[in-house]
Amino acid sequence: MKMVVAPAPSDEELALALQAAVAAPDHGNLTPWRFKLIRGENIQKFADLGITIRQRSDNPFPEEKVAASRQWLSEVPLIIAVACHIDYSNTKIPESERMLSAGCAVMNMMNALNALGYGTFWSTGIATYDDEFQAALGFDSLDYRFMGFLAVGTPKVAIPKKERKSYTEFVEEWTGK
Ligand SMILES: Cc1cc2nc3c(=O)[nH]c(=O)nc-3n(C[C@H](O)[C@H](O)[C@H](O)COP(=O)(O)O)c2cc1C
Repeated sequence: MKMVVAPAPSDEELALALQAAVAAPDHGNLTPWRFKLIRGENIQKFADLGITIRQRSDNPFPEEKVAASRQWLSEVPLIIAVACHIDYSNTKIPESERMLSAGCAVMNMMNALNALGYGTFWSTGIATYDDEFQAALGFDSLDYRFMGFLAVGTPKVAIPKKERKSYTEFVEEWTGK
């Protein structure tokens, strides 16, 4: 649910969701997930930073996309920026597994927030893949893989029921033949 508004989860609810994140499967106990909480007036700073960097890039947004992004973020009460930490001291667990683990942590957190009645939206938009943006959020690209940000809040409208593909399209029996 992209369109979320105040109220954000309480500190107690947020603590529950963040603790759920830490229960993600984690090969080698590397705890690769990292989160930055961005709230209140800092969301405006986040929007300004991301949009400024995006507009300086070789792929700037058209003006209406700038306005739409600003409008969206002006209503979001909580952003959780997410990253995977690369611990170079461990050479056994491949980066792909660390990224998967961090992704599982994010999903655990989303499930917990959704169960508490909040809406969440995982985005890699605006300036997510720009080094300067990542570094400004505290996730320099040498030590972290920035994975985007979650918008969290109360759904602005009732979450519509969405038709999903049948799982049978993605499952088959393996018999060893
Ligand atoms: C890592 C990741 C990044 C995403 N980035 C975007 C994005 O930048 N913009 C977007 O519209 N959806 C993005 N999505 C998809 C949305 O989070 C969401 O899954 C999609 O809108 C479908 O909604 P649903 O999950 O409720 O079916 C991303 C999903 C993932 C897992």
